[in-house]
Amino acid sequence: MSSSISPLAALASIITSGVHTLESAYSEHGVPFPSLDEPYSAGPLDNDAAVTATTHLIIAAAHQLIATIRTPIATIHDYAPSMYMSSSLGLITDVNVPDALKDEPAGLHVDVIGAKVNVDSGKLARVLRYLATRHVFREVTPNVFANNRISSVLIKSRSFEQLKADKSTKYDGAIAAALVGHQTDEGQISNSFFIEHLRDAPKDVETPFHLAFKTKATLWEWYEEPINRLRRQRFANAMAGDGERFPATIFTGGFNWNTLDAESVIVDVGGGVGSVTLTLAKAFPQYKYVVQDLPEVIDGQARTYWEGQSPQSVSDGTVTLQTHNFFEPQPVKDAAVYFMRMIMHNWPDATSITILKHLRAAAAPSSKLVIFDMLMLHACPDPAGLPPPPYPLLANLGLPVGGFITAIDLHMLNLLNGQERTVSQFAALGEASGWKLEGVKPGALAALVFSAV
Ligand SMILES: C[S@@+](CC[C@H](N)C(=O)[O-])C[C@H]1O[C@@H](n2cnc3c(N)ncnc32)[C@H](O)[C@@H]1O
Repeated sequence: MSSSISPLAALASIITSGVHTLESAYSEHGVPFPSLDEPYSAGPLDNDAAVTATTHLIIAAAHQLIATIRTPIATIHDYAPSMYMSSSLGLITDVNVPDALKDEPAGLHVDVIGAKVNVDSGKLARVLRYLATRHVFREVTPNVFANNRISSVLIKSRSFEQLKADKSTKYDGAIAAALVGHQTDEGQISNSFFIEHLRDAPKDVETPFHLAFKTKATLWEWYEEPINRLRRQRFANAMAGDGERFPATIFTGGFNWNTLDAESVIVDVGGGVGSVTLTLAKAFPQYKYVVQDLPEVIDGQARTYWEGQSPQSVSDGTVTLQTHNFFEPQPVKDAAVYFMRMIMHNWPDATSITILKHLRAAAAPSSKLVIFDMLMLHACPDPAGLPPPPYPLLANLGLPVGGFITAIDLHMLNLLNGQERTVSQFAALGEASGWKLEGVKPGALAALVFSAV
């Protein structure tokens, strides 16, 4: 697409008009736009679809503007050492720095922080300054650091003293911290074998993770090993957090649940702790739900999760927690709906087809399959992609949309030999396993609805 307006002016204009739209939306709600300097607190427009769309345009334009005006070598100098962002976030999360600063709005001197978290204060100052320079934490006065809007989301749910006393429950209810822990521990360790794996690894070594941890087990089998219990718990907490990060409407509106008969059975296959089921069971309490996962997940975090969130759903039989390996025949026959959130992207095509065939074999002719997953989007114009964005933005909206999808795609490659897929790739998985793609509801996670054929 071409335009008489220069790319720089077009990008600046997207930013200016977007900022105007945001300020108007906040002023209509009588609240100021949240300050980067203040800890995060939930606001009325956090999940507002129009605000999110405007925010995406501004971020895409701002990022493209930086890429346009910055010298190429400066951009390379920024991107190439980005592993220090992972390391820095990993360290401060692991040693509980945001928690140490939780009740310190004026900040603490790094000597005090270092003593509290048991890290050399001279080195910690450099890590915190790296982060503060990238808007995570605030350097209030030289060497005095405070939480800001971004660092504060890494505060865990236990007090600093409890976190130090008992590491086994460190990540319970700590959504963002658990995600950082997963990505910067098993993710980053595997990533150090990423180049070697893609370039040199024998074909029977499935992923960089397998090279890094010298294992033949899948990530899930590895998590089941007793030595990885804390990592498995952390991962489950991160996924439970995803249930809260993605708006409930993705799940409640992704399929026309109201068309089902009362008491229909809905199966959450590979459901983790069952956070999507919790959302659905709150919205549609007339149905029966089964959350299935591997034994350690069901008998561990899933039971604890439901005891905390909605014990009566389990005691009155609305929700059943069931151990099931989805590579074995599906025990719940003729369910109204089998659904999976962020399962298909964990597996390569052949394995995904096996999972889907087990569901098809258990399904009734009327059963539906609903897959909630991200859709891969090309960076170039694509009739199957997003509606064309304003000139001169990338067709997948760059950083805020395509950036997230492509990062998770590489994370899948790194740990699982999985991948994010386009709509036609999902349709092909369905065709190979007896499911016909009937409809796609796009969104932060798409809902792909299949019927049995
Ligand atoms: C990315 S998580 C998604 C969890 C859940 N669907 C959600 O969105 O919160 C993948 C889940 O698949 C489960 N899983 C892996 N292999 C499995 C298997 N063979 N059978 C059943 N569940 C499995 C894992 O334990 C994990 O909970």
